[in-house]
Amino acid sequence: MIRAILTDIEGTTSSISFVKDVLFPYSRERMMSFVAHHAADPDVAKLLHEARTLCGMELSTEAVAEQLIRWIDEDRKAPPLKALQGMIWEDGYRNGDYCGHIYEDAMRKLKEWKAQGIDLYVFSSGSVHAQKLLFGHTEYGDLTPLFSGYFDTRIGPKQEEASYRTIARQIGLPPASILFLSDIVGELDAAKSAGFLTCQLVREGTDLDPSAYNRAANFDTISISS
Ligand SMILES: CSCCC(=O)C(=O)COP(=O)(O)O
Ligand SMILES: [Mg+2]
Repeated sequence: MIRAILTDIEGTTSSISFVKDVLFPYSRERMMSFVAHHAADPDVAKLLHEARTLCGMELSTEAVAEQLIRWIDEDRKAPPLKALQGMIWEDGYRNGDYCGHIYEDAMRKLKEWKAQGIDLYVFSSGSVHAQKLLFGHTEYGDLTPLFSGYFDTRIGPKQEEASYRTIARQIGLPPASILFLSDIVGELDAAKSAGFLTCQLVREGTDLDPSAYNRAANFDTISISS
C-alpha cells in the first residue's frame, strides 16, 4: 500500500520550460551582480568556497561567478550553484516577476492524495529553499502546507540508489510503501533499485522511447492502488 509519494519537480509537477526558460535565465542574468554584492555574506561566502573546491582551484570572485554561469548553461546540478540560484529566485518571486509553475492536474491530485492521508515529499535538484519558494508562490496560492518534507541533492545525487535509501530512512517508511514520480529514467532506475514504487511522467510527449516503467501523461492517470 502506498503511504507516501515523493515527487520530482521539473517535468513532473512543473513544466521543463518554466525551469529552463524562466528560472535559469533569471539566475544567469543576475549571477555576476549577486555574487559581487553578496560575496562577503557568510552564507554566500560558504557557497562560493564550495564552488571553488568543486573547481579544484583558487578563483577570484569574478571567476567563480563566471564558472557558476557556465554551470547554468551546462545544467550542472552542483549544490552550491543550486543554493545560489534559490537565493536569486527569491527576489523574482517576491517582486512578482513570475510565480511557481505547477500543472493544474498535479495541484489537484496532490491535494486529493494528501486528503486521503498520503504524505507528500519533494526530491529535486533545486535547493530546498528553491522548492519551498516555487510551491509557496503558485497561481493556486501557497501549496507548501501539502508537503511533509523536502529533499535536494545535499542528500545525494538523484540518480544514485543510496539517496533514495536515505530518503526512505528519513521519511521513516519502507521503500516499498513510497511511490516516486519523475520524468527521468535514470532517477526512476535509482529509486527502483532502492525498492521504491515508481511512475514515469511523460508530459507534452517528452520521452517516446520504450520504457520499463509505468507511465502517466499527467497526475490524473497515476494509479496509486498498488
Ligand atoms: C526548485 S525549482 C528549480 C529546479 C532546478 O533547479 C532543477 O535543476 C531541476 O531539477 P529537478 O530535479 O526538479 O528536475
Ligand atoms: Mg525532472
